[in-house]
Amino acid sequence: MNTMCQLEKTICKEDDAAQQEIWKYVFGFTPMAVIKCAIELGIPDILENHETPLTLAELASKLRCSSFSLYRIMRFLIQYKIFQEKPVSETSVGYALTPLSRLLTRQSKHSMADFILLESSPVMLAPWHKLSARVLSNENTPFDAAHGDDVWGFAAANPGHSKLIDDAMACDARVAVGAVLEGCPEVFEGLKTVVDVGGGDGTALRLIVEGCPWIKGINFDLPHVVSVAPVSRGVEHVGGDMFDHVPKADAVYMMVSQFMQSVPGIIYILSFLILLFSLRDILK
Ligand SMILES: C[S@@+](CC[C@H](N)C(=O)[O-])C[C@H]1O[C@@H](n2cnc3c(N)ncnc32)[C@H](O)[C@@H]1O
Repeated sequence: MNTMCQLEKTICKEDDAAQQEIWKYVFGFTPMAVIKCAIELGIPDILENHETPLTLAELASKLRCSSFSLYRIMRFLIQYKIFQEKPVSETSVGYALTPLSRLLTRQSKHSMADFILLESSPVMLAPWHKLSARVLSNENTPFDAAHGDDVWGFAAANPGHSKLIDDAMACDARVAVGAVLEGCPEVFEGLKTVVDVGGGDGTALRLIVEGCPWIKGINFDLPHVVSVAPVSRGVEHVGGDMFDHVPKADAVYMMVSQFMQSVPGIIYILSFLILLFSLRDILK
């Protein structure tokens, strides 16, 4: 009897915990939505550009909005440690950045703001609504099912989305290339030319060439990407399809920040793989 009671109590406790836990999934989308909102409003930049923490009234005045809804946004983001409150006088507190929101300012070298804006865009969220259909049909990737084309085809036809992708990839390139140059600069020694395959807007090569000015960079990507890539000293933009050909160079640099397409659309992998190999050595 005693054992039965204990068992019932344990089940009750587990049910209570499940009742609480389920709300995480009911409102699981909110952190991304609210962080996106803060980036769009430019709150991290406003706080960054102000020497002291800003009170709610000051922030609302800078944004020309009412304090009412802004307060709710800020309260939520403080819970998530995106912002913090600091005393500005004996009676009032102001908002300040945290290490997390420093990654959301536009000026930051390591800003991830554009990556969040890409992944929270309606275009990138739509495929997630096709996930169950993908599991059942096994035909198209969810991206195809949502948009009738693959990511790169869609981007070619939608310059606004293509820019979102390029800007997001550049975020990652700034972090990764900095680490490569610092951690293993010797891999670039003796190379005269490097081709970045799928190099996006050329950010990775620009940084490599800045760090190793003896290198001539060839930024290779699809024509719609390189046609709008910014001119960069020491970097030549070449458009084409890597499955047809890749420009010749001493070394190939390939950096994959995420696989939106190649893993049959189900799994989102936020990882990067850096391959740097010398064609000279392979062809020897
Ligand atoms: C995930 S992004 C990686 C961008 C950049 N290397 C980075 O990691 O920040 C993949 C890049 O490959 C390009 N790409 C896709 N298919 C390609 C193809 N067939 N030939 C050349 N580039 C391609 C895309 O336009 C995009 O810029």
